Amino acid sequence: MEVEKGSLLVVVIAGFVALYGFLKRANEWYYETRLGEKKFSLPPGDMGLPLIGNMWSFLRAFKSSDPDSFLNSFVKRYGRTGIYKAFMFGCPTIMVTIPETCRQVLMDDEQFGPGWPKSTLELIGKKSFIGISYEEHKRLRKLTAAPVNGPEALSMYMEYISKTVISALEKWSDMGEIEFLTQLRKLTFRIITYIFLSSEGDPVMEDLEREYTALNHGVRAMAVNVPGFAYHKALKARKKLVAILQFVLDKRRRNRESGKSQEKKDMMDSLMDVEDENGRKLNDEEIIDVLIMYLNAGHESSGHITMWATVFLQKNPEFFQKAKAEQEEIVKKRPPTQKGLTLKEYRQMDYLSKVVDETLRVVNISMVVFREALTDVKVKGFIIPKGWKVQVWFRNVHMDSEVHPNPKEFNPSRWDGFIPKAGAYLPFGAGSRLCPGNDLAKLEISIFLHYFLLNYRLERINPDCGMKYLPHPRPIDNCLARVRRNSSPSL
Ligand code: HEM
Repeated sequence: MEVEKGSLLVVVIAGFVALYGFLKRANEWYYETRLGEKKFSLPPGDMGLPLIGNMWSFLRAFKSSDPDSFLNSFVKRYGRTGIYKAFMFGCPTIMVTIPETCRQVLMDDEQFGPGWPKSTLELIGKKSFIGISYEEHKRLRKLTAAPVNGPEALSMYMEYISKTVISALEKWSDMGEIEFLTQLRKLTFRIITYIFLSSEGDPVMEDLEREYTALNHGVRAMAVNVPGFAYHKALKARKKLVAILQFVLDKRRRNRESGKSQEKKDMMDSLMDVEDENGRKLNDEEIIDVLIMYLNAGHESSGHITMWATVFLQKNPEFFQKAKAEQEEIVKKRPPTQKGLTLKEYRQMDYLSKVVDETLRVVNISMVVFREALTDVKVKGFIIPKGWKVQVWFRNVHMDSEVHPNPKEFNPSRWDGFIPKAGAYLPFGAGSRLCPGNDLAKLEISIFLHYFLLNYRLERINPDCGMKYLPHPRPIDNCLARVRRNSSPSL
């Protein structure tokens, strides 16, 4: 009897092992056999279990204290090929992870188009830049990028940004304990809505900002539309955002019809006016999706990076003093008649610029971007099959010790005389989808740090608190802190 029980157990265990082995190979059999001979040229990798693919290990790593363990496990198993096959967000996927392979994908618009997961596309909008055709993207990008970039646009916004930063810092220093990150996100949101929806009042801005927090939590989540899941909450937030922007759009149309003119033209007006070569204007859905995308992209990342740069400086007194001395020097050289910062002074912030570059590298706020192969493409001798998704892992490039020695260390001086080779530094991406807000973002972050360094310091309540890496790296407590005004401010 005992022997029979023992053999049954062995059979059950063997059955489970065989079933697991079968399931482990199922994705590969299903997706690779359709490729015929080409399957032998796929890069190395593993496609996980059916349906969930590698999502379980991805989420496990990004919910632990070591998010890089996800890609490191590929490097350990298959070597540093810089290109691996996987199965992510419900699709067969190729991940590119080193400068050479990332750059090739980013620079080739003929063979790679956008390939964002369903959750991102539904939430940011099918008519936003990640859902429209190549030509439409080119046209709308030209129209919308100019007003946010270039010296003329930047110097126009400097005064508003400075004024907003000065009053926010004053207010926070009177507020006691604050969630520093939450307040910074509100600040950067105020700045981006000023640029895009200048004439709308505070209540509209506050309504919009509240919904964006929920939207963002769903953007990198699995598209599970069931109550309780991040994606479900985010879809609801998107509906509210659309309703608010539709309300603003309708109001503007009514005002135009009744001859009331806007005080100042902003991005919403430009999008309402633009026509293509056949005289077609954008419809409401198109205008709203472009705005939802810009308002989202334009505040989340800048808010987070500003927080991290402040935290890193405060944690490293030597860097703090060096950055502060540079700002004091700039103020000292200023003619007495000049009020406030100028673009020329901003360009003299050599050390601060390194602080921002280093923060962008270490934090990896935009850790990965998504593409799709439009044809079969050869990358580093391997094939990326037509229709497969491609993930470009910036985070891995920035955290690779062969590219940036001692990558986890925050050290602005690593940028002294260092010009990264092509593809080795990609905080804003590259190619035709390079972030159009890169200069604006660096400017806002630097203006904040200028006033902060001169007059304030940050005291975190839980300096050792844990981290969350999704959707973006942040302290669990949203950086609970006090902003203290110095007793002898430099300005
Ligand atoms: C620290 C701040 C920021 C970081 C790290 C960042 C990062 C990025 C990255 C990596 C991309 C490339 C996406 C891709 O290749 O698919 C991107 C695209 C984009 N960013 Fe930013 N961004 C920042 C700030 C901003 C700001 C302030 C704006 C608004 C003015 C903005 C608007 C956009 C838009 C509209 C795109 C899509 C571009 C396209 O597809 O053509 N970003 N950003």
